[in-house]
Amino acid sequence: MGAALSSNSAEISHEQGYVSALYRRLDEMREQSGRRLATLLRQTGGTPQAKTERDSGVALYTDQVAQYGAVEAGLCFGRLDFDEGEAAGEVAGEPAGEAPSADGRIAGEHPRYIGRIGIFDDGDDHRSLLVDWRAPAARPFYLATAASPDGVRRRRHIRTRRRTVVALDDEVLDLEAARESVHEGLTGEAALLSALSASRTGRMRDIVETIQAEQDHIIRAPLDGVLVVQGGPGTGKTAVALHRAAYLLYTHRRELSTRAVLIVGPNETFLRYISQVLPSLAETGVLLGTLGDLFPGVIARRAEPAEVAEIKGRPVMADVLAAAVRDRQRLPDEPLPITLETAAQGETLYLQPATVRAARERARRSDRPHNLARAIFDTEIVHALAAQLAETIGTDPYADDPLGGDDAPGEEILFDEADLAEIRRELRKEPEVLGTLDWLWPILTPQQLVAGLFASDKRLDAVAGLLTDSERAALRRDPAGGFAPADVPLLDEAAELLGEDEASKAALAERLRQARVAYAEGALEIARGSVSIDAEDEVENEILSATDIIGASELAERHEDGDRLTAAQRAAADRTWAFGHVIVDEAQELSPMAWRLLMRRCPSRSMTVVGDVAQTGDLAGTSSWDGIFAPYVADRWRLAELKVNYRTPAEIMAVAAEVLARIDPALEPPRSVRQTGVEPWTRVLDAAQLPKVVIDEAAEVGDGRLGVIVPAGRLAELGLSIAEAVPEVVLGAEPDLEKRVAVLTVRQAKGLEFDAVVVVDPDAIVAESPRGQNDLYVALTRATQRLGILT
Ligand SMILES: Nc1ncnc2c1ncn2[C@@H]1O[C@H](COP(=O)(O)OP(=O)(O)OP(=O)(O)O)[C@@H](O)[C@H]1O
Repeated sequence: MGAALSSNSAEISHEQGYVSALYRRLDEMREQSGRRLATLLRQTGGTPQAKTERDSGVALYTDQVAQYGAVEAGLCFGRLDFDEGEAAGEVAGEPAGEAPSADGRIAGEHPRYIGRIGIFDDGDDHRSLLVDWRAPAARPFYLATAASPDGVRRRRHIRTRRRTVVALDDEVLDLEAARESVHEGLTGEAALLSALSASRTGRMRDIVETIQAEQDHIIRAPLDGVLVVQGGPGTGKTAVALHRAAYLLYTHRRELSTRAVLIVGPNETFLRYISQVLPSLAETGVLLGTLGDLFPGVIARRAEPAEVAEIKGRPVMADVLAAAVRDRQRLPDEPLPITLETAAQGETLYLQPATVRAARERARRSDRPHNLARAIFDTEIVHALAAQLAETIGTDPYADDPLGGDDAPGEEILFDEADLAEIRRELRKEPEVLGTLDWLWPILTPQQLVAGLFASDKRLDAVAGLLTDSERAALRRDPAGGFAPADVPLLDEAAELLGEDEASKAALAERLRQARVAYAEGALEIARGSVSIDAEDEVENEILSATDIIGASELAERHEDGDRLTAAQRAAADRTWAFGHVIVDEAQELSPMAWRLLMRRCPSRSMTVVGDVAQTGDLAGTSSWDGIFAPYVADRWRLAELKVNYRTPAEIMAVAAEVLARIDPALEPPRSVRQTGVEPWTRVLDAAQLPKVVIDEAAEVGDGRLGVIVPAGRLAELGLSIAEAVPEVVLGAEPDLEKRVAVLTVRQAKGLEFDAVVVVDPDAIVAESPRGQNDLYVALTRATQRLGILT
């Protein structure tokens, strides 16, 4: 395949004409949607049907305006020309774009333009001017090769800066040229290498312009089933996972827009790093979160030792929690006195241990979750107490006493069923009865169960058969300080054991209300932002006046039914939400308990799981995929492998490969796609010189980013010494990666990349964890250009 940079100015100006026409059309579309959104926002009242239609319209146009804004950069990036009479992959409703004439009108031959969204001619025939990269008609752009051209004669990458075409890279798909090519197998080599060599910004970019064939197959794999993508560092697993989300939402829109897609990433820093990729792919049906975010209402950020998190991740914790719930279902050693206030003032009843035991058995046998089984327990106890009371007040204690009172010789008072029912009703209002029931079978929130277990030696002793003394001691902690990410699967497990009662439903309703207000604020913000730079004043005024007259809470009230929230917004508030698809990044780090939670969120088992078992750092993580999925889908999961490293140049990968061999000699490092000619350097660490080394390395990458990766135990010490000497440095739990220099631990650097990386004290990194070699491997593979090691 021959690649050539076409600098032919006539060609560039020809493409400029087409691209400018596309931007004009995009402006029109954005203004039209903004205007319609403003009109709907101004309307009030009407029939319920009119209201529903209006709310759907608001959701639709809000999405559209956001989408049109997000595709501004690089709207059109490709063009396919076909052999005469052929147009591969063309589908009904998506005819090829046509070259514009000088006035921007479409005429002449039939090239197909590829871009970030689909754009159609406004005219009667609605011809396709731009094919969405996810459409079947765009596929040859990623897959056609000289050996299998699929009718494609020429593939052209169109490079733009803002709205200006700056360069064209052409590949002519003919076999002769392909034989001479150095990098056979790469698609759009020039555009790819240019993207890979570009300076990093601290934000991940989309790769729609240069998706490679092996990646395209994964992105477009069928929706159903579990797909595991195993790949070494830099093979594009994260990029592929995100583009797959965008592809699935486009292709299975109806199904997934009502159920949403969940993407789970390893930490907050990573989520910020990838958060811009999806909006620029213009997708809103996606919920991004870390494991710590997956229990609505809890923000789990507590730090805890890796060894403790590992214990919490073990499958036995499901049994531990079940035992902890049973432990809360109390059995008194002695009869419990209950003094009545209203039903029979001053009377004292005695609740026998045997009665409680029988009620507990009955409630447990119902197989209902704890909070829901309480009703059965209550009924049993109240029945027993009512019978006791009836007996007490129904039998005159002086009946046989010749000196008895006025009513002697008395008769037994007989209660019929209606009387007994009345007594039971009365008893249910008695404060001491209620207090006793609460003590015997307390209604619990998941938070109370989990925090209560770890806060008490006594409660932990109740699970002694399942955990050793030292494991229980490790779990013991003060409830102040909140929850840790490893507690979230436990909270979820606890919620299952406790069941969804009225209180959980009320909490959900409140979270949905808050989500509606946030959504309404977003819609108003988008309406304001929809005014294009070139919009006439009139349009601007129209939109702004609409956003002035309605506030977020008013708009939220209009949506009281909750229907207008996107599925992703509703899913964020609802623990029991079943997602249409779940994507897990850095999946090797998840514990068995975390997988239990994710499987609950995805009953359809439609999942994409990406990771690298050689990079596992968490003690609770996995070193093989088999064990994870067997309990859920047996062997019905598919494995795809990515073998090309797009990030790390060959010179750096050679150093990392030595560490990989120490992890497992059978593992093969991914093959680097490029060389830089810059060898990694190694020097002895002189702490006093560290700031200077950092300054020098940062200077080497100009506008790019430098990551300094240090042992966790030395983060504070080394970070401070660097921060004192280097401006624009960030360190801390959630570093702002847009700053030029970041000092990080391996854990924080996971999934990220920098133009240059300095790894400090590798021996200490290895020594810090039983998975220290894996950590070092991660640290060494974060650089796109330069690597330095201070030993
Ligand atoms: N087809 C592509 N075109 C352009 N850039 C690409 C392509 N594939 C991957 N990249 C780039 O390579 C880099 C590594 O990708 P990514 O972070 O997705 O890899 P990864 O497999 O998740 O790595 P790790 O396991 O180390 O976290 C990113 O900068 C990404 O944008």
